[in-house]
Amino acid sequence: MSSFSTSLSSSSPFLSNHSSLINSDPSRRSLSFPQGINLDDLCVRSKRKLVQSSVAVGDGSVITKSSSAEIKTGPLSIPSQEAADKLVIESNGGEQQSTVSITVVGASGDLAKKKIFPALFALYYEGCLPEHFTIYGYARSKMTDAELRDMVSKTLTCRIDKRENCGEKMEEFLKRCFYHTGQYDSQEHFVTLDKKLKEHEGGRLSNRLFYLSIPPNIFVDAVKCASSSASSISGWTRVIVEKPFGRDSKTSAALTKSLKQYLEEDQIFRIDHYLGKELVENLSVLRFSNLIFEPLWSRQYIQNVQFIFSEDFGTEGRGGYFDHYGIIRDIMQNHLLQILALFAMETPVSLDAEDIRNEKVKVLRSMRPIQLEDVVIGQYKSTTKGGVTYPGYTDDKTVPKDSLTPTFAAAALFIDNARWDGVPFLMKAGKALHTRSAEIRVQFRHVPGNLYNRNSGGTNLDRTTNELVIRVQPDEGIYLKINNKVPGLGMRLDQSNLNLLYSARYSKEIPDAYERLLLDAIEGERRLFIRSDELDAAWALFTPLLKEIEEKKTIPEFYPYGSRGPVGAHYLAAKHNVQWGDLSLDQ
Ligand SMILES: NC(=O)C1=CN([C@@H]2O[C@H](COP(=O)(O)OP(=O)(O)OC[C@H]3O[C@@H](n4cnc5c(N)ncnc54)[C@H](OP(=O)(O)O)[C@@H]3O)[C@@H](O)[C@H]2O)C=CC1
Ligand SMILES: O=C1O[C@H](COP(=O)(O)O)[C@@H](O)[C@H](O)[C@H]1O
Repeated sequence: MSSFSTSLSSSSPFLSNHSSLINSDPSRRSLSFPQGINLDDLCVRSKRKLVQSSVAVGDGSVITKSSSAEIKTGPLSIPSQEAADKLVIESNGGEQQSTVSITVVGASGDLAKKKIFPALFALYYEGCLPEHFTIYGYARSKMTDAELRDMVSKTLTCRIDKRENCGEKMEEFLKRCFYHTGQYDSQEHFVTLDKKLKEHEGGRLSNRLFYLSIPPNIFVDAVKCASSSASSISGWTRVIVEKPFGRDSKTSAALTKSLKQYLEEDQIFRIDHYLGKELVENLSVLRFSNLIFEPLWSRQYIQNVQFIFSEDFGTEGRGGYFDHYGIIRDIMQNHLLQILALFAMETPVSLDAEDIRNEKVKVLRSMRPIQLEDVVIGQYKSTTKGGVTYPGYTDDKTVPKDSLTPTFAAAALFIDNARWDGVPFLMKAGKALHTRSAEIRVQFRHVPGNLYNRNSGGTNLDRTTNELVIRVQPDEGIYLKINNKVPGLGMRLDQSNLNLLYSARYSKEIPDAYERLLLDAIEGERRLFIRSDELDAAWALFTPLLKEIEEKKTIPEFYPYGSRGPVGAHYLAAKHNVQWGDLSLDQ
């Protein structure tokens, strides 16, 4: 049985924050949006909610969510009438104020410093955190509040477009950060944390978010203690769980089972930070809100799809973790597969989390078992370039000298459904390659009976087919390769790009994925988190392959640090009549 209180009482900290702010400030009340809000002061997310809410109520009153109402928070969604009916008009002081306490478990670690605290600060800067919030760092390391603040302050940055008052904002933010030293399996230490959280919550309705930024072997201990000794008794309690969610079907199922002893499924937010990346979030917008794409999105027009991840650095510092997992578990089974599912799903009934996740899981369950012959694995070796020696994977002291763990993998996958029958979905992921990037490439079929093939002036139009590239990072952008006439009196064609480069089009800096995901977790939006059946389906696909690779002790193809990876990846693509788009001369 779950000892966490369920998230039924999910009154939005967000709306109650801003609505209480609006109500308590007469000068704001007298302005008008619809009666009284200066939209520019508010987090973009709460603007949307306020707009939606006021549409729902229709009389311009400032409203907040009742304890049982669910506001649909998809980017294009408007609350259903049912949800709207559950919205309550807030009168002055009519509703108890709420607060959010965020506990970063494992606060002394790499991820907390690098991503979580900076994302929380960015949300604070943008006005996206509720008026009443507290952040607690929790870990075994001995630290005072001042030491935590000092540590955190070193990793906070201001966006280029948001320098105004940044120093002041940082000071304010740091004052809301505290630290509690404790063991992850100590009820007593979580009881003390609970007392401290209560002091900060000051009798308000308390909502609690725990971010498990710790190694997976201690997830369950921490959840057990937080559940029994530090869950909220008046509001919601949610737990963000970082990957890895197990190493295979069996261990993942065991982890889910253990977590569910203490949590309901809707309290578990399994994070896949690739789903929080701007261009991944945009994938559905691109496809479902542009008439020109959706009709082409099938085997009829698409020859193959490629999901490519590469890093230009090795496993430096994380070899101990990595050797137990390898690149297939680290990147393919989660990040790339999640993107594939989003890419290939049928049109969901709505943008609701459950509708989207239902469609994704159907894709995953329609996938053909992966054949070992359709997979290439590699491992980087040391190389010297320009007088600099780059280490090989097994040069890391935390990695066994005879490790066969792949640091590179390429695979051909297939979705056995009517839309995608026969279309190769190629994945490629590697560390210590020549570049850092993540992209989705859609290669379209040839133009049948192409008129211009006969006089294209040297361009082989059977090879230069249209290609849509969604560059997730770096230099976020979307471009479409088209065949075009070279200006002039003759008839010569070349391939050019219709190019949407985000930095040229949008002046706003792109938020980090962790910002979006943290905000979603606070708002109770589950669309970008992994449901347990999605996770089961993802493991069901990869577990037999991983088992076979490991049982057969498959030797990876060695590739030099900083290279383009194993040659085997080209043969794999060629076997399916495909060329990797990222390696063509004209990318
Ligand atoms: N770092 C990254 O870039 C990414 C990390 N992740 C995942 O996020 C989680 C956290 O990652 P990261 O911050 O790198 O992890 P760390 O290894 O830095 O661990 C976080 C904290 O957990 C505590 N800890 C570490 N090892 C143990 C142990 N064996 N027993 C008990 N406590 C331990 C330490 O705190 P203390 O000793 O003070 O208690 C440490 O500071 C992991 O699940 C990781 O897989 C996911 C994606 C990327
Ligand atoms: O989950 C992980 O992701 C990072 C890459 O994330 P990015 O946002 O920097 O692209 C990867 O380095 C790490 O090995 C993996 O665990």
